[in-house]
Amino acid sequence: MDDLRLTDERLCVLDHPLVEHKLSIMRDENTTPSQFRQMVHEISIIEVFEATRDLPTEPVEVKTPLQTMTGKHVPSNLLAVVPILRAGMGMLDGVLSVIPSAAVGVLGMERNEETHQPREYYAKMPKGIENRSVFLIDPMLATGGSALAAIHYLRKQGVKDIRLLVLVAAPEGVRAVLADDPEVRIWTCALDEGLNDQAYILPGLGDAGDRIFGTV
Ligand SMILES: O=P(O)(O)OC[C@H]1O[C@H](OP(=O)(O)OP(=O)(O)O)[C@H](O)[C@@H]1O
Ligand SMILES: O=c1cc[nH]c(=O)[nH]1
Ligand SMILES: [Mg+2]
Repeated sequence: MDDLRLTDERLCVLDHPLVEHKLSIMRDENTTPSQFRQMVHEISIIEVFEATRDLPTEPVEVKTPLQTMTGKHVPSNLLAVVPILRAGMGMLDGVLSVIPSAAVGVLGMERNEETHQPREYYAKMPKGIENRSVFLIDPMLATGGSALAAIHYLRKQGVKDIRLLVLVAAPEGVRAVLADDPEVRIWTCALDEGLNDQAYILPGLGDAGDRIFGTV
């Protein structure tokens, strides 16, 4: 099997000791919801730094205590964040702490436990989202069904730049998303081994939504 990391330039697997450290805490079955939420928050901040490397900047005149210089600003009205409910909410605060000018849309998706097909149950987007780069956030990319439904929704709204940020991805989901959409880019903190019979990621971390919200 080819190594997705090497063959697809639209996939970025974060390679950082702090990311691996935090992910290992998240994967541990003994980690409490409160610790789990904290790790999701911290790791999302690191990930969004990677996913914003190529943002455009504009010059801005800054007066330091010593002299005037030309600094750089990221223009406002450029970005939007769209968490996929529920689990994507766990990443939202961290992402917004780094890009506070981003507008927020939310998309409710629920995977059917038997068929593994996603069902959209809520959508509310900011006006003008089609003119923004959209950070679509969800901790888990398993079969890719939920992410693809979200990407289809955003393309229908006219969004051109979609950046999918996940924390743990299965190769099956990455392949499905990249094959379906020719433009989307994916960032993940880990590329795991694959899926089990219930389409859960192995080794994974279990059900991210349940672990964030303490519903198990
Ligand atoms: O790639 P897929 O096979 O579609 O699986 C991944 C989806 O499953 C989980 O959500 P879930 O349906 O459990 O909803 P939740 O966030 O409310 O728990 C996860 O947060 C993703 O949205
Ligand atoms: O492993 C998985 C797969 C889907 N959703 C999750 O939360 N975890
Ligand atoms: Mg869930």
